[in-house]
This record gives sequence, structure tokens and C-alpha cells, in this order.
Amino acid sequence: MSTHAVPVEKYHGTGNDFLVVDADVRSVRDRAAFARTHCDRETGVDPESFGGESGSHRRGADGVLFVSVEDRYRPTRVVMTLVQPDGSTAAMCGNGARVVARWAHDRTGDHEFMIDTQAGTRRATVSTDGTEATIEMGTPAFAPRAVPVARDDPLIEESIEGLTVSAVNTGVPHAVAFVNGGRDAATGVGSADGIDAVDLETVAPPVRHADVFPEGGNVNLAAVVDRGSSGDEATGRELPVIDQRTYERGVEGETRSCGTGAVAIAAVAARLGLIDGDTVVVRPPGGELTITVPDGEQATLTGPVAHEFSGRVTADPR
Ligand SMILES: N[C@@H](CCC[C@H](N)C(=O)O)C(=O)O
Repeated sequence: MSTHAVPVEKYHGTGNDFLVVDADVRSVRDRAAFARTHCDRETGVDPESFGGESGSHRRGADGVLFVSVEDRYRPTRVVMTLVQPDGSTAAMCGNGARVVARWAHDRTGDHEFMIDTQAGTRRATVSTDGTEATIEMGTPAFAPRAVPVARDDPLIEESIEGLTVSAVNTGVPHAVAFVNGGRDAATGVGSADGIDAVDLETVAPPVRHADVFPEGGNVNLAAVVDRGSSGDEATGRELPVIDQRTYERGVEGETRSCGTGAVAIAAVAARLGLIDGDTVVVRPPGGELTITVPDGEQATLTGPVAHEFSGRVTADPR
């Protein structure tokens, strides 16, 4: 094992936490080994050893974002690659893209970026105070080849390994299952038979590995808490609210938030007619995201991003 150290920044977007590494610092030779080691929840990067607030941040991470900035373009271009805790690379990560936008903002002071991902180039904007980021997420795709699912018709509300799911690609493949009963807004605690009562670590893996998903899939549970109302000029509009839980491919477990998953839930809810309008508040366990899913157009994902700590970790932990 080399003792060479590489600078890292830790950020999270609604609890989906990432180590960010400047890809121009070309010292990480094996990105998969780096992610496997430093993302481990038991033995990975420890916030306390970097002076992070004890107890408020978790050890390890949901992935490593390798990022490079190309500031000769306007808006500034940022290239991002997500390497996950199992060493795999994901084409897109919604919360990761929000973190990347904030990281690039912290470096450059800019508020607008074009982020190059393996799923395409996405426009990102960071709020004036830097605490919130919005990403254009592309158009959610239900076509079997786009998801991909191994069948001829879109997979909508069909039973797969015991869950009734719909399949959609929002940069990466997602299965979305609606259940009854969200978590209580005041306490954050689910009802005895609602979304938080489901044993996700048991029900999700068979769907995540089902033959119908040739590249695997992320598995989302969703519960419509409020379908929203169109309101009127005087009273304004009540946005729909949906609770979210996601079991992520690559993490192979439940995360506190998943941005592409939140967009997938909003897209499926709109397609199934479960919500009024095309803007929805999605509530993963780690916070609140606002999603827009205009029919046949780019979706957007908006939510808070926070910096946790900076430090240096072993570049070559093999
Ligand atoms: N947490 C991410 C999704 C990351 C990719 C996913 N685990 C996959 O392998 O498809 C998000 O915020 O979108």
C-alpha cells in the first residue's frame, strides 16, 4: 500500500454523501479500489480524524466523484465520474451532480455549469447563497431499450419478484413501486404499515437483480402523501408530496437519498396520474427535493447541498 495522500472534500446532498476528488490530481491509479476502501461504512473515511463534527456525519460514503473543471468554456464545464462503493461506475447520479455543481461553485464562484456525465451533458445552477443546486436531468425514458428492460413493451405496474413496479431510466435504470402510507411530516416516522414498515433490504435485491433488468436496477419505494391541487390565483398551488426510499445498485443497500430515483418516482407518478401538475416535492429520508417532470421534456432536480469536511486520504490503498 502506497502512503501517498490525495486531497478529498466530503459533501452530501440530502444525506447522499460523496467524496470529491479532483481528477486532475492524477495520483489515484485504481479508482475502484479507492472507492471500495474509502466508502466502506465501517472502515472508510472517518469524519472525526479530519476534524469533522463528531456524530453529525457518517463514516465512509455512497461513492467517490472524480471531477475535473474546464474553465476555458462559458458556462464552466465540469466532467464527473461516479465510482460506487462496490467499485462500479454509474452513468449518472442526480445528487452527485448537485454536489459537483456546489464543489465547482466553491472553487470558481460561478453559479452555472455544464456537467459532462456518461448519460449526457447536464446544465446545473447553484443558488445565490450556494446552498442549493438544480440539475437538468434529461427526459425520463420508459422505452424498453432505453431503461433497459428485457422485453418489448414498457414495464408499467407489473409484478416483479413480489413488487408491483414500473421501470424508467433517468440517467440510470430505476424500478418504482408505489405503496400506501408515507412517513409523518412532523415526526419523520412512518406508519406501522406504510413505506417505512417495508423491509427494503429484503424485498429490493431480487428486483435489483431480476432478469428483466439486464444491467440491474435501483429499486424505489414511493408513497403519495398529497397528490397536490391546482388551487387558484388567490390561494396559490399546493404541490404534490411523495415519500421515497431507495435501494441503490452499486451501494447494494438503502441510501438516505437518490436524485435519479426521486426523478424516476416523479416521472412514474405523473405517468400513472397519481399527482396533479408536473412539479412535486419528493421526500427521501435525508431531506426534501423538488422535481419537475414536464411531459416529454427535461426533468429538473433541486435540493440542498452541504460541505462536511476536507482532508487527505491514501491514494493507492491496494
Ligand atoms: N445516488 C445517485 C444514483 C447513483 C447511481 C446508482 N446507484 C446506479 O448504479 O444506477 C443519485 O442521486 O442519482
